[in-house]
Amino acid sequence: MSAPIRLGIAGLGTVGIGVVKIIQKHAELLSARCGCEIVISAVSARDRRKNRDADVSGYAWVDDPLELAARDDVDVFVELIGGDHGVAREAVELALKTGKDVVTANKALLAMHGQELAELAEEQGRVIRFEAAVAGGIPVIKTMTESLAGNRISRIMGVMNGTCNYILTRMESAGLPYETVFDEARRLGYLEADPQLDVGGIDAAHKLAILSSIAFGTRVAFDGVEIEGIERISIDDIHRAADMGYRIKLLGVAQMTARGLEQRMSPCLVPADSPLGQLQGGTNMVVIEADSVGQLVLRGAGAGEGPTASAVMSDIVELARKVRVPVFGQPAGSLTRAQPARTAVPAAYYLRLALLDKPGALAKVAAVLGDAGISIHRMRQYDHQGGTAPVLIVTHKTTPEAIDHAIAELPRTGVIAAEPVELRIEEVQS
Ligand SMILES: NC(=O)C1=CN([C@@H]2O[C@H](COP(=O)(O)OP(=O)(O)OC[C@H]3O[C@@H](n4cnc5c(N)ncnc54)[C@H](OP(=O)(O)O)[C@@H]3O)[C@@H](O)[C@H]2O)C=CC1
Ligand SMILES: N[C@@H](CCO)C(=O)O
Repeated sequence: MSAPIRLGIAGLGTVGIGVVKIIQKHAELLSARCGCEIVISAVSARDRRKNRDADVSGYAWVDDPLELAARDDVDVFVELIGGDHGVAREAVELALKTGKDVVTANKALLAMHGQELAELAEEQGRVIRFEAAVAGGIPVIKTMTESLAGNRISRIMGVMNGTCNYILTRMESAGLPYETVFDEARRLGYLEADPQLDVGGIDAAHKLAILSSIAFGTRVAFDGVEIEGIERISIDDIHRAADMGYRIKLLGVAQMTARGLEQRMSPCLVPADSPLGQLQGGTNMVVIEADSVGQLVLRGAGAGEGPTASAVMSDIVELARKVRVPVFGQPAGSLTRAQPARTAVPAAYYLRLALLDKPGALAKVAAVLGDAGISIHRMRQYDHQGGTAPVLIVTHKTTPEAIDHAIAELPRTGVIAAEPVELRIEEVQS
């Protein structure tokens, strides 16, 4: 057996306590697999007196995560506090500067400061591992950095926020409005401390930006992600999408094109019978398309104590085995700056309009679409609701630019009673 690998764990919440439990439960198994013991030297959290779901009394307690990061009896600093600034960032930087490797589940930190941190880690001869940061228990980071190292990746897409998927599937299965299910998700403890990170698509966009960097050898470019959340999705949209054989998912897509790096995270319609359409509750799915392997589909729990701690442990075991992978799969200095590009790939679109009940209203809408070069594939008018006529249109494939132009022109018709909802219909072969 080699010398033990000594951990300092900062953050004893859902994920931190999950990690402590695995280390306590599987001590022998882990030693056998790593060829060394994994020991916890010290832990840190805000409130020492808090009742925790695991016994941490056998570890040194440190109030200040910075003190923990600098300790001599720590080889690996495990950051499970969260947040892209403040103590989490400072402690990670200090840990690297004082010669520790870092394991973290903090997608916000990596999406916002991944490049600087990767450069700092390399300067110090250290590594940062973050399997848990994207899609919880799904081993997508190792799949991309290690298993697919011999491939050129062309596209990544997926459902990467369990809370949004829970809200959307629950709205459909229970027939409940967005606001009711949002409150339910809050009561169940699913939402991030700032719920906007989840429902605004930001958390999922952080994850997509991290995956793009690994896939395309580019610096993490969170600013380049086109982001739209799920707040404006109504139960009507969900029912009407279902009528036409679709489900609505908060879908992330990233691909490198001749114009630059397209990254978008937005609610899309996907075929209800596709694996993405079938995804229920908090489950995540990541689809990777690459030249040699073809298409890979990874599916599993995207959050929660066990799955997330499982991913954190995989990083700790990797370091204990002395496997050292560059932070984003290649040296930080070789990552290029991607030119951000707006999505231009044509797609069919779903449009939900509330029209004033006037003669010629539909004709005016059809004329705007026609003038924008958009052809209508399917159209349905539903029963009048308080003097307006709900109309649903599915277009033939068209460009995002044409749709934006048409949406901007529609108010000029004088027949639009409410802001139109437009959703892309994503072709998914998986
Ligand atoms: N929960 C999940 O399913 C997933 C979480 N993640 C990521 O994992 C990380 C941790 O998440 P999670 O466990 O859910 O978060 P929690 O809110 O459950 O836990 C956060 C922990 O950090 C401690 N903490 C907060 N501020 C400080 C501070 N200033 N000094 C010391 N300790 C502090 C808290 O202390 P105290 O307990 O005393 O309040 C708590 O123990 C985040 O980056 C999150 O995004 C990633 C994937 C899934
Ligand atoms: N808030 C995140 C947690 C896991 O990253 C989600 O719902 O997916």
